Amino acid sequence: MISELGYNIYLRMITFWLWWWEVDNQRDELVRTVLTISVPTLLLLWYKWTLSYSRNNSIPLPPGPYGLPIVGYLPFLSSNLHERFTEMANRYGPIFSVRLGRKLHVVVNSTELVKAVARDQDQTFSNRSPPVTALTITYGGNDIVWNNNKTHWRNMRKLLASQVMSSENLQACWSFRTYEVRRLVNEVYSKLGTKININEVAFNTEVNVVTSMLWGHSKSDEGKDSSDIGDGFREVEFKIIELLIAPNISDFLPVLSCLDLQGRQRDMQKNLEYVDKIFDSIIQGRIEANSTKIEGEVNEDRRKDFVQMLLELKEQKDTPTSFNITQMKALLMDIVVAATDTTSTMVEWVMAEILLRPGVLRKVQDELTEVIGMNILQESHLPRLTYLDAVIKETFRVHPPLPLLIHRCPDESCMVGGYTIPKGTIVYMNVWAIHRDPKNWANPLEFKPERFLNTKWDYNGNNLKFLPFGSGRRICAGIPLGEKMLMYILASLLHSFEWRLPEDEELELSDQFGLVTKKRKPLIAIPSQRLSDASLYIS
Ligand code: HEM
Repeated sequence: MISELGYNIYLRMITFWLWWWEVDNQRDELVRTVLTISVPTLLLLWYKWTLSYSRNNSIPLPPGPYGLPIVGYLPFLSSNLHERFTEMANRYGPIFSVRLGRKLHVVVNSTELVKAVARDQDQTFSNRSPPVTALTITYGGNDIVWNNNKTHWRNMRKLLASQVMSSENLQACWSFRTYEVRRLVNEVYSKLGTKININEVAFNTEVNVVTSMLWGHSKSDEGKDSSDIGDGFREVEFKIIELLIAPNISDFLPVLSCLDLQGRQRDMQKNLEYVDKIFDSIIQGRIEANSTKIEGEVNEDRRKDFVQMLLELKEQKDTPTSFNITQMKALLMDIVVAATDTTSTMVEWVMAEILLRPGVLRKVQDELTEVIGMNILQESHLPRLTYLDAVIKETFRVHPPLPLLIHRCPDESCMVGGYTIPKGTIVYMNVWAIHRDPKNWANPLEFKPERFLNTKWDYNGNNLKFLPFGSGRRICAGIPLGEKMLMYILASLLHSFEWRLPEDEELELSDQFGLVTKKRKPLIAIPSQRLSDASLYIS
């Protein structure tokens, strides 16, 4: 291990050395000049900072590895950060610190320490420290996920909870979900016997449901759904999520951020422009349509979509929730991005776990047959699918899609587990480690849905052994929709079709760390008809 590490450092130094002397273009020339000036300066600052920090703080920082000057521990981290952090917790203890560039990062790995952060000092830890790319894609952090202005954040969360996620609104939107899930069944039926990318079909369904809730679902004159935002969107969203987590020198050494040395900010800006065009056309189209309606007509709509509701709210004077069009777009961005990749990733993980285990598949299908018979699945069946629910929860336990949640950042220095956490530290809660800790779960590496059958478990983050949606005031703001759609899509795929793996594919369950941690190899499966009555597929 140590020799491998040494070899890696050696290789990196050689590559850097060669590059340093063989620079042959203007851009690299510039980087070399910048580094020549900034490295000694930063070294000096780092030395002074370390000296003054140890003088001023008698309570130590959490233990952790030493790193190199300037870059800290960055060169020694592997790409699967959740696994690396869990290994480090085994070595340094349940709380450890690691300096990455200029920034101190602290990782907490036990339920007791998560309680100290997300419960006992939830208010102190309620900030985020957004990466540069997050600020770019959210119009400067004007959204919910990355916002640190407590008043704006609270108002936006309230809006989302009361207008989109309320049980009343979710009930009113049932027809959107039914329409899209039926569309999914039709589409898969039209491809019987061929290879299907499970993530892709689940993503398209979720994005259509969410966008119909946001800006309506009426067939346009050209016969196209107004909710369709184009085939390219999935690709763009994947790029957005990849860039949000990609290591960026601008984050680790903020003094260099204006140079955007790796071009990450520029790449994110391109994605923003793509999505912004869509949002602009929807919002401007709606403003124009509203202006041609006679007064009162809009207000008589039985159920307003979110865009309409926001536009009306924006016009109201004397309301505590004031916002502009940019903030409105940031909110739409949050909802679309937060809702889709998470849900489709989980559909893929659950299907993979089930297809790997014929015993689990049989029990899921028996339950589906008992509850639904050989009829069309309705949303009202979902609460009775208790075994499928347990399978989903067990999958969330072993594959939490956000294994380190979204980092928090204290707005003042504080103490956790007997150590100092300075203001501005980036704090991760390692859910992946907690979900696999033998202190919390018997035989944690065994896939056993039964553990969720007889005890009451929910996603509200109250039981800190199980927190796939987070905990505390920054807990996921979309749990009711996420939970519902996950069940609905999975139940439909498993009730309507038998699935087998292509002969040339071997199913394995390795993951690839990201803001949303996916299956390393996409799940491809082949459907066949399960219900004898073919008319059930084309309604
Ligand atoms: C399976 C589906 C989903 C999963 C696994 C998931 C998971 C998460 C997690 C782990 C967080 C971070 C929590 C923390 O930092 O403590 C989060 C935040 C968030 N999620 Fe979700 N989510 C899902 C679906 C949704 C949906 C459907 C929406 C909205 C329509 C949504 C909106 C948000 C928002 C706005 C935040 C930021 C909350 C804040 O910072 O205050 N999510 N989600």
